[in-house]
Amino acid sequence: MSSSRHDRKRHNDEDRRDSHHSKSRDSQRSRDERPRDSGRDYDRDRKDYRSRGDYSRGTSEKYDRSRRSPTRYDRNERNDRNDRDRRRPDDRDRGRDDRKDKRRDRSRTRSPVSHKSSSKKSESPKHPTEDARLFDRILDPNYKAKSSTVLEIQDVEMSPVELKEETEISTFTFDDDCGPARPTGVSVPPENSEPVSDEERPATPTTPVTPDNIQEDIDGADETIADLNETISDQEDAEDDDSNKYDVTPEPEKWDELSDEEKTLHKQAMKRRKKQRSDEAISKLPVYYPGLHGCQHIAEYAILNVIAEGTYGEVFRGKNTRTDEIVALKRFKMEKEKEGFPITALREINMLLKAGSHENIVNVREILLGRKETDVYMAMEYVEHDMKSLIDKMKSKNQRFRTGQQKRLMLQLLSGIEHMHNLWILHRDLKTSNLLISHSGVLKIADFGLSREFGEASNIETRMRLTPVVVTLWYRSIELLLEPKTYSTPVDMWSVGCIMAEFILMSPLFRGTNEPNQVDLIFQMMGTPNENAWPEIKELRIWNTVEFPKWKSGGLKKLFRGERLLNESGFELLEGLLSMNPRKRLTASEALDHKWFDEHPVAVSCDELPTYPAKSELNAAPPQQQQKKKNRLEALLAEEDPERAALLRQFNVKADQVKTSDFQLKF
Ligand SMILES: Nc1ncnc2c1ncn2[C@@H]1O[C@H](COP(=O)(O)OP(=O)(O)OP(=O)(O)O)[C@@H](O)[C@H]1O
Repeated sequence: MSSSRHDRKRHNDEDRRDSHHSKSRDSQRSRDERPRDSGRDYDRDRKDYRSRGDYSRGTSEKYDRSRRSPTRYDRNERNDRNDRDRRRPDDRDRGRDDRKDKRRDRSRTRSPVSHKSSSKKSESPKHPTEDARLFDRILDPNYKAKSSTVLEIQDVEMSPVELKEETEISTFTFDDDCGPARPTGVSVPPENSEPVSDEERPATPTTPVTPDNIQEDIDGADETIADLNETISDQEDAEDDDSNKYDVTPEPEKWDELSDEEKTLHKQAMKRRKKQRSDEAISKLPVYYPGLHGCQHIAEYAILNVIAEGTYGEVFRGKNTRTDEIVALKRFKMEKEKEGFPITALREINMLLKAGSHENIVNVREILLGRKETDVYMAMEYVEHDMKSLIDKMKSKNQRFRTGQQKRLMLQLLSGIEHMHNLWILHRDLKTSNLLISHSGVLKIADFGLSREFGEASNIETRMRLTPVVVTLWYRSIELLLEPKTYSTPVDMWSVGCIMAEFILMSPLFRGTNEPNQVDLIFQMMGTPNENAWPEIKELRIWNTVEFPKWKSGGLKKLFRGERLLNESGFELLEGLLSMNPRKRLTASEALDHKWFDEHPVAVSCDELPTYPAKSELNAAPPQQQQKKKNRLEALLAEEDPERAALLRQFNVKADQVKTSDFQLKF
């Protein structure tokens, strides 16, 4: 097929699927996209392919039958990738300096992946009850109703990471694992400095001042003064050091004599000082320790708008009334829970608290309680876009990521995954809609609702309880589709391969309509695997009972090399991530070291990644307008009572949060 014909066909297919998929930002998200619904999907899917008369019908029916007649397992369980994880190619170009540093850092952290290499291979015991349970799941028409409970029970596992001692937790401070994060840019006092007594600590505005009575009638305020209003007492700031002339803001009458460049430099200096003052004021607020005082109330946040409604919760955009920080608030759905707090929510909170300190993983700020005891919210850092929406937006404008942009996205994704896997966390639901990206181009992995910790390979008993029904269908690895007894980090790496292909194609690589169809699509593209190249495939239930047609490999190469979408080394990386044999699949660390990242064009900086106005921010007031209004109010306040204005700034209380007529600070 010629490339243009190929393109057309591909795009037609994509469009059909896209129209089906376009409601994906909310609760109407395609059912095929939801691993959690797979019980229901599976029933529906079986109907679908029974009605089809093509080749895949034969395969699908066999596939289906195989699920009804599970064979018993008594082979070795060896899902660990011990030997391969240890090896590092000697001849690899070691890359740029910063990546070398990263490798050094990584080698200091003991990776569970390399850790696994010391584990002994063990014989797997027989598990008739496991099989029976799976058998029940397939045959029971009411399984969906019970599935969540069943899956949760299957999934319970002890953490391989030690918990902290209670005594350690009682002494935490800023930046401890369990303490609040120090605002950036605030200097840490030397260890031997005198502690600040309660009397010396500046008073905190206990009641957030509401913007009820904002004085609107201020249009006559002098614009020049308004532009300068942020500079009040800047002179005081600069008294100690007059070496830099931008440390002192000129008098209003001298302002007009300045050149445009000087004005810009002055404004930048003002901004810096303002940020510093704000950070200092926030750092002086009494620290709130959830461990000691319990969770805060949701009333501490003003809800700005709804961002999305997912399977397990609604997500809002909110503002912390103490610090003005904009956050995403995820409200966990508890309505259907009969057995207390949902385990998926507990897992998500637990995993994010563990892993969220990494730049490429969404960071949790705190857990909040709502009005009812069943209202539980998680406050996370707010990230403006998700990758799926960004890709859709770009696609609608006929745009693609440049190679340097693809590399930056992949480096960030792999770096977050490497961190997670080093902490023994499997994500199990990686897909573009669960990757967030900020206005400044920082990619963050989100939605840890299906994540869980995994154990060492030696602990086969525990690992066997992992449910195979995880990961959204299009991103689900081939071993998961063929029903393994146990699996590990390679399932996430397969999803990473699918995501890399999506960054290049601007649409998902394998768009199966059901599980058998997904397997068909993968085999057609990658070639049907054989037992020489992947000996352990014999241990997968579906492989043992279905006779798959023998597809030749080469489809992936034809698509990416034939169409020149990737160069040779880029294709090598993609192929390594999509290796059929999970033992041969690249780990996150190996992928990060791949030579593709060292070749020209190198990864662009984050701020060179594309951004669009986020849907989630659309009903926020335009920032410029807000800023002007605030400037005028601050100018008025400063004129009326400079002392109070200075205090206001110290406590980061914005002028538009106070009543200008009867403003009182509490001491
Ligand atoms: N920190 C955040 N900042 C901004 N938006 C976010 C954030 N976290 C989540 N969202 C938005 O909310 C949507 C749903 O969030 P999330 O995926 O965590 O919920 P879920 O109930 O697990 O959804 P799903 O149905 O995809 O499993 C995301 O696709 C994203 O658009």
